[in-house]
Amino acid sequence: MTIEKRGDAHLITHAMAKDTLSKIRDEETEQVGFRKGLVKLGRICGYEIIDGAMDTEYVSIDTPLTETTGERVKGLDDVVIINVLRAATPFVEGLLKAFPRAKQGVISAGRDEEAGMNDDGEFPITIDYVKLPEITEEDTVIVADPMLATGSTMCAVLDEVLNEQPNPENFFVLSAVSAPDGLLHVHDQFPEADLLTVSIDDHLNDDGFIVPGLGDAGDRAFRTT
Ligand SMILES: O=P(O)(O)OC[C@H]1O[C@H](OP(=O)(O)OP(=O)(O)O)[C@H](O)[C@@H]1O
Ligand SMILES: O=c1cc[nH]c(=O)[nH]1
Ligand SMILES: [Mg+2]
Repeated sequence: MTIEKRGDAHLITHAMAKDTLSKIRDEETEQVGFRKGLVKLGRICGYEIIDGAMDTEYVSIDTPLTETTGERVKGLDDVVIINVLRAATPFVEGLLKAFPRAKQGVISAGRDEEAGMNDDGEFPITIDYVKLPEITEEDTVIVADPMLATGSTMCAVLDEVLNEQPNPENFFVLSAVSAPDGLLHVHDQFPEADLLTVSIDDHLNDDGFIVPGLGDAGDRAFRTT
């Protein structure tokens, strides 16, 4: 397993996750390469979640030649993936390669970057659209957003996700790049969430961007400015 505890979070340290993240950090990686990198990263993270958090069971199989015993992952039908629009869309596409039968939720959330960060290091968040499946206690829930900066977006999203729904068995907040302040913020407000990330970067700049980071993930994936 290539998941390591780091403070209040867990790091996904798979070599291909690091390789892929390094590719998309590079400002020379253009839109298509950037989007493909997020898809690949989502797939790797999905397999790491399966390896680290899900059980397997022995099953009897008839191959074309003989009967044998195989091993299958349990609970793949009890997975919920929440896509935080918009930057999470390619990341979720990758997660769905690991969890093709997941129930899916969508939440559109955006930071008000004109308003800027307040003195507590938070952004005002606008939530425009919420469509969530029912969550049960047996579910493995993955709330995916490649960037966790101040954590303001994630806290607003988790308020929606957990609103009157039971706490699921496994509850992951999955990001590609996180800032230390954002992880602290989400952990303080939602200690029940397991914070999974590929990198904990250095700091946030005055505009609330992660440094070294990878820039604006939504703009790079969708070719907007
Ligand atoms: O932790 P925070 O400080 O809240 O920042 C992280 C959020 O910022 C980005 O979204 P953005 O608001 O740029 O929307 P977009 O995905 O549509 O670009 C990113 O995808 C996160 O959702
Ligand atoms: O560095 C950051 C911070 C928020 N959103 C991004 O896309 N990048
Ligand atoms: Mg953006």
